[in-house]
Parts: sequence; structure tokens; C-alpha cells
Amino acid sequence: MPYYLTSNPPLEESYTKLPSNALLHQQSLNRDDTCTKEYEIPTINLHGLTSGISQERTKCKEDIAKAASEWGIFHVLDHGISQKLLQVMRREQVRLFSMPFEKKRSWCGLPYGSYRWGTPTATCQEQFSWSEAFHVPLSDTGESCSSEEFKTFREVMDKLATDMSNLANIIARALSEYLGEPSTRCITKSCSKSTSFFRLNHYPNCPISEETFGLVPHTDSDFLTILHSDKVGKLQLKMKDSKWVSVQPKPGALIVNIGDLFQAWSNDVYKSVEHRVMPHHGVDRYSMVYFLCPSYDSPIGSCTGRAPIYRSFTFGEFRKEVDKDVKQLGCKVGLPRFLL
Ligand SMILES: O=C(O)CCC(=O)C(=O)O
Ligand SMILES: [Fe+2]
Repeated sequence: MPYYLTSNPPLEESYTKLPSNALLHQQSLNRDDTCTKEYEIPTINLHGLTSGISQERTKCKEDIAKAASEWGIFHVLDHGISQKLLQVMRREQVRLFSMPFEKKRSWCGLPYGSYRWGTPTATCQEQFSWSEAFHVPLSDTGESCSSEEFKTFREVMDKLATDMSNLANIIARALSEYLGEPSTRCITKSCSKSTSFFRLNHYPNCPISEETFGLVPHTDSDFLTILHSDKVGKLQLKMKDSKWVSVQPKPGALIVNIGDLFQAWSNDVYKSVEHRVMPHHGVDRYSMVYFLCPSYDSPIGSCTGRAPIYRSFTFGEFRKEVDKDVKQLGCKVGLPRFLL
């Protein structure tokens, strides 16, 4: 069947056209260093944060800060986001991705440029992601969608993005306060739902080699990420000893991970953890992600009372540098570019 009549993008065609880079193959795939066992990351019950008892709030903040500095990633329970809403969104997500490839490319009720597939900037197979995504700026989800076909989808996405935005703000505030920042300087001042992004990922079944990635190793270019994925698992993170481990999915929980901006702002106290999604053979995998970002002109700076490790930069400068590296090198360099 010609690719434009199918829903999946021509991933295999694109992937097989790329050369393999022997060195990267050795270094970044590092299959020998991959621990196949599933790892339990910390789980934090957020009930304590909203508790009227001050000791409970303090303990919960401490737990979040410990997980953010030791792991950079953790599960949260009692997060306040309705399971029903997550299920409805998942149904809409599956419906969206099952539309014909040509339709997804042209318009699916989302801003132009939201749809992405594979890795157009990849210079070799090791930089290629076997997935497709809608990466949606939330600045205009409030706009009414004139098409009936996508109306429910837009409404559900808007509701979920609002709830995830509230959750991201609560966690970011707790992490800022733990470092002794007055609420007037809290990072959430420069972030809102309208400066943030929502991403829907789809990892189609990968029929070829074990040596592809669903999503290549990366850190997130934001303050904080809230992730909802399915039971398929396959998310891996890089540990301090450079070994990759698989994150064990936890029913009912959401995953929170620290992004580059929080690492810079906290002077490396909180860790932006490198993660990747492994390919899988069989059922398709889906995930939805909220990226807490500031406006492009926001200075990131560093929190008070510590000598800065990174020079001050705006989020816009950071994005520009990342885009430049991705174009020139095929991959992101990120924070090391801003070291003092
Ligand atoms: O799908 C996942 O589990 C991870 C997604 C992710 O890391 C991203 O979209 O940045
Ligand atoms: Fe990510």
C-alpha cells in the first residue's frame, strides 16, 4: 500500500536510507551496559503537599527534592489528574494517530508544524527516532477549533493540559521553595500553560532491528516534565554509573522528570536525567507529555545563595543553541554549552 494511504509515516524507508555510524553504535547504544531488569524509581504520594498539616507538607517537599536531586525522575501518586480524563485522552490520541499520514501532515486541527515523525536532522541511523508526535504549543489551544472532527480532541487536550499545568506548577513551586527561594522569585512566575507545550507520542511497532530507538537518548529542554505512558514500558534512564535501566511502569502513577532549565536554575542540585525509549515489537506504544516552559524572553539565571555554574541565558537563547546543534551535529548538546 502506498505510504500516503496508510496511517504510519514511512519510518523504515527513512531509516534504511541513513548510514550507520560505527562509533555511535558502540557508544550510545551500549547494549552491554543496559540493565534489562526493570528498575523502581522513587514514588511520591502528593497528598502531603496539599495537606493542612505543615509537617506533612515539609516531608513531602523533602521527598520530592531528594528524588529530583538523586534521580531527576520519579513517580507521583495522588496527583489529582482524573484517570477517566487520561483514558478519554488516550482514546482521542489513538484516533488521531490512526488518521492517514497525509492528513496528519497537512492538518489535524492543530497548529501547522505540530506534527513530526522520524528525525529529519539525523545524519546516521543511531540518531533516528522510530516514532511520530504532535508537539503542540499551548499558546493557542484556547482558540476555538472550527472543525467538528477535532472538536472533542481539542477540548479534552485543553482540559488535560490545564490539569497537568496545575500539577507541574505545584511540583515546581515545592522544588523552588525547598531551595529557599522566596515565592516572588519562584520559577513558576515565568511559566504558564500558554508558554508550555503538550506532546502526544506514538511509537509504531518496529519490525526491524533491535538496534533502533523509539526516541533517541535526550534530556528535556524545559523546567519540568509530566509524563503519562502506557503499560508497554520501554522508557529507560541513564544512571550515574552511565548504565541504562528500564523504568518499571506503575499503574495510576504519572512520571515527573527534571528538565535542563531546572538543573541550570538550581546549579546542578536537581538533575535533568538522560532518557530514551526503546523500540518494541508487537503492540504500538503511546505517551502524552506536558513540558513546563517559560516564555522565550525569560532569563533562566540561577537560584540565590550559590555561585552560578552556568552563565545566565534566556529560554529563547537555549532553544536557538539546541536547534543549531541539532541541525549541524544531528544531536543536542544542551547545558554544557552554557557552562561558565
Ligand atoms: O514516551 C515516553 O515514555 C518518553 C517521552 C519523552 O521522553 C519525550 O517526549 O520527551
Ligand atoms: Fe523526554
